[in-house]
Amino acid sequence: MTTTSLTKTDDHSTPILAATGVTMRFGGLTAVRAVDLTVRPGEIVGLIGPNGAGKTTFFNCLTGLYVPTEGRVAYQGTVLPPKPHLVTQAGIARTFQNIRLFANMTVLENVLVGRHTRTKEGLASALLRLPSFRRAEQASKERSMELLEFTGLATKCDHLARNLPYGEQRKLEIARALASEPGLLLLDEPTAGMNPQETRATEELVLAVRDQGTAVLVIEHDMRFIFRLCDRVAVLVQGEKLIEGTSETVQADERVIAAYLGTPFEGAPGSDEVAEVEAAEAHQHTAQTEDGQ
Ligand SMILES: Nc1ncnc2c1ncn2[C@@H]1O[C@H](COP(=O)(O)OP(=O)(O)OP(=O)(O)O)[C@@H](O)[C@H]1O
Repeated sequence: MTTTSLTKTDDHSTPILAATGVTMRFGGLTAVRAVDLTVRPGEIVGLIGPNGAGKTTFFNCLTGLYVPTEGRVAYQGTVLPPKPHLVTQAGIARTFQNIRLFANMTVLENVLVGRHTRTKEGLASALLRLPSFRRAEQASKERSMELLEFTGLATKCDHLARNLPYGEQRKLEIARALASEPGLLLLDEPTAGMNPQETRATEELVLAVRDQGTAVLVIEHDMRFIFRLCDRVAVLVQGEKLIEGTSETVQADERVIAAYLGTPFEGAPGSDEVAEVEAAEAHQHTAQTEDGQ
């Protein structure tokens, strides 16, 4: 697979991820507007925001599922072409908001699938089962088993993915994402639907992922999870980055509190539009009242 379409940037500090001016429009709707975000090696960064703020759309721009209307995404100083397989090959892996496992494959097979970007053997050697293919296959299995040990799923390697409890299915997604040996892991709502123990276990797992050298960018609605875990948190509201800082800074910011409680504040993204709609509604109400008199 070719990487010749990757181009070097002039960035000397070389964060692991640098998104610059990322904008995504769907027709007349601007879901993400001029968002800058960096993740540095060894960091866990959180991305939060109310429903519909543009978090998943931003993830989709980072991973090449969407071609941003404007802006660029660089991984370790190299601008990524918006093609999912090239993004994975460069070193970014992700999980999805809704579980996307191969339900009728075993736990081990699911992780092996995740290794395909790191397997060099071609179709011919696979079909002919050449010695080089068998060696590569064995190495892949060993690495996949290591990842299942790491995520606590090794004893279930032969189980069908669909038979795992919910919390373990989410762990398996993380194991499969790690199988591509990413430098950056993107997690989209990893604790959605989990009970408190499962959430706690996920927290431990994310810390372990970071400790073994993979930076993490995580979207999550569970604020306790985010503020306990993250070195830095960015807040999206109506597609724009409202604030970015430590958990303490973000938690104390009155604009963040207002965004979550739905109370508009001066200068908030979209506040002009909200004011216009409210004025139009008030005008219509007045007109209707007058008509009724
Ligand atoms: N493919 C699409 N086509 C048109 N509009 C879209 C598309 N994907 C997302 N949107 C819109 O973009 C906005 C942002 O959606 P997005 O799913 O990114 O928000 P989110 O912050 O991830 O929300 P949630 O926390 O509910 O998952 C929403 O108004 C959504 O309806």
